[in-house]
Amino acid sequence: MTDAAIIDGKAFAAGLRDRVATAVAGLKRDHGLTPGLAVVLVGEDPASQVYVRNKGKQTLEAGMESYEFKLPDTTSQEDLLAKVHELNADPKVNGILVQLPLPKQIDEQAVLAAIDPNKDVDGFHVVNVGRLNTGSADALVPCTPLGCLLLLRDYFGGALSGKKAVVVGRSNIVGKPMFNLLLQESCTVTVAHSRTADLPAELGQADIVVAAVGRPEMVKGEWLKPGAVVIDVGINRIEKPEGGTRLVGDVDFAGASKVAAAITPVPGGVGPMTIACLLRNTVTAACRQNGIDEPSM
Ligand SMILES: Nc1nc2c(c(=O)[nH]1)N[C@@H](CN(C=O)c1ccc(C(=O)N[C@@H](CCC(=O)O)C(=O)O)cc1)CN2
Repeated sequence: MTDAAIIDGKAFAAGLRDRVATAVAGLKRDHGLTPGLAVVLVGEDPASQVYVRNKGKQTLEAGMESYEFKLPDTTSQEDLLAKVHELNADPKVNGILVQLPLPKQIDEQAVLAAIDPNKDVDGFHVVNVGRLNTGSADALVPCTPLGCLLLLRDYFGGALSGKKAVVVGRSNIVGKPMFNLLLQESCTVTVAHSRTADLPAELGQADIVVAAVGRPEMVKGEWLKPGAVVIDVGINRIEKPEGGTRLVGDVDFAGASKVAAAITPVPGGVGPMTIACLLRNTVTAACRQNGIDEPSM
């Protein structure tokens, strides 16, 4: 097998952001509606600061309104909930996102549960989890798994039905929604995790592998079915032998590239899709809140 094709998430995300910007221009022109996204950051985690800055910048570039709230690391749960309630009530705000992780004193589930489900552009509220699980068209879908799905649909030209997919990882943010999205595409889906008895045997059957375990280069090339399509959700910073650090995914990229038909790189694969899908979800939420047909994006 020759080296796998690279699924260029960075380029796909740029195209999606352009389509979102076109949709926003149409909403302004035809309905006088400018979607607004509020992002709340609690604390000073350096990676979260970068993600939040990029969210604000890309929101503005798409022609939407961006509202950014930076709260100190010592913020109480009560104060954060008050901010969420304020944003729920603000008609200018169509989408609300609280950046994760949150400081220890705050109950993440309580905060996510306080967000108006129709403004929950992260898709983490139990109402949206339930909507996705039951196949409701009203679901707001978590951004990272939605990004993975868009890349897969694009690669397969929409023909995902009947494919065998293995999702490695069972988190609420990626693994479980990914399972539901692939099932809705009529894939046969297995969710593997830390207690899976024989991961190589599971992966050896898979036409599609979505790796989201958070363990650097855990999935080995020799475990894959030749010709598999590999979506690597992991973003892990590791030490280089010569000093300094580099980013790697949850898949051993060099080994997997020799076996797979196509693979997403890290960086430049799934990561950029997360914010592009956040913008898409904000437009979707704004349209639904205003009874406007959702533009194709
Ligand atoms: N409320 C949320 N919190 C978090 C989410 C989320 O979807 N909602 N996801 C992650 C962080 N995240 C966005 O918030 C995010 C992660 C990675 C990227 C990205 O573009 N990664 C680049 C590499 C970046 C680097 O150099 O470090 C890539 O993979 O190419 C964007 C957004 C956790 N929190």
